Amino acid sequence: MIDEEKIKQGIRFLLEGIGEDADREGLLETPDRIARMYRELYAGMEESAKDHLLKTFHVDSNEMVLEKDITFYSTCEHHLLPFYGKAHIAYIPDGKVVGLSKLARTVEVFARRLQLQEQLTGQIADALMQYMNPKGVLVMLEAEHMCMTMRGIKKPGSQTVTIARRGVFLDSPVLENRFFHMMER
Ligand SMILES: Nc1nc2c(ncn2[C@@H]2O[C@H](COP(=O)(O)OP(=O)(O)OP(=O)(O)O)[C@@H](O)[C@H]2O)c(=O)[nH]1
Ligand SMILES: [Zn+2]
Repeated sequence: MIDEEKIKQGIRFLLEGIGEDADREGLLETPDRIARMYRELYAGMEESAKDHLLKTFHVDSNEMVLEKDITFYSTCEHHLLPFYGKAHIAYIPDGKVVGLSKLARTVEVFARRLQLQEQLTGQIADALMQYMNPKGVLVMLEAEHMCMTMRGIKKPGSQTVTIARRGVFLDSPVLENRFFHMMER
């Protein structure tokens, strides 16, 4: 559970740690602001993908569904810096689909936590498999990590691409190719 009081105390320490005067006028409200901001950035800590994926609609056709270019913002668990980009989700239904917005909501549930990109990709795929029961899921994330751009190795523009395949996508190059073909359209 998000504890705003703890966050406020922590931010005060952090400000002192970098040599700031936490009581100067410009910083007085900063711990409070950050506590409120963290409630938003880490809202996924208090949510479950299940809440979004249990309501389904019956379909007769089990053709691939692709929702692409879902913008997401997450935070790298190593440096607490943002990584952000696009998520692309494809799945092969098994007689039922979810509302399109629920795919983006599932991304949000897991992105709004401290993450590794590979883990985030896998968690989205696993949740879709578990709660929607499709024949297969493919999740691809493309993101820029600020810990790679504004510090350390400093390589702005570098993109990290991760993929998680589940179900029929694991052993069907044909389906995987169709995904990449649909991505280009
Ligand atoms: N696999 C993976 N690595 C990540 C992710 N986000 C950040 N990293 C990497 O985590 C690593 C942490 O490496 P460390 O050597 O422990 O920390 P560091 O000294 O800050 O590393 P540098 O970034 O190389 O300066 C770095 O190589 C980051 O690029 C991610 O989502 N996935
Ligand atoms: Zn990092």
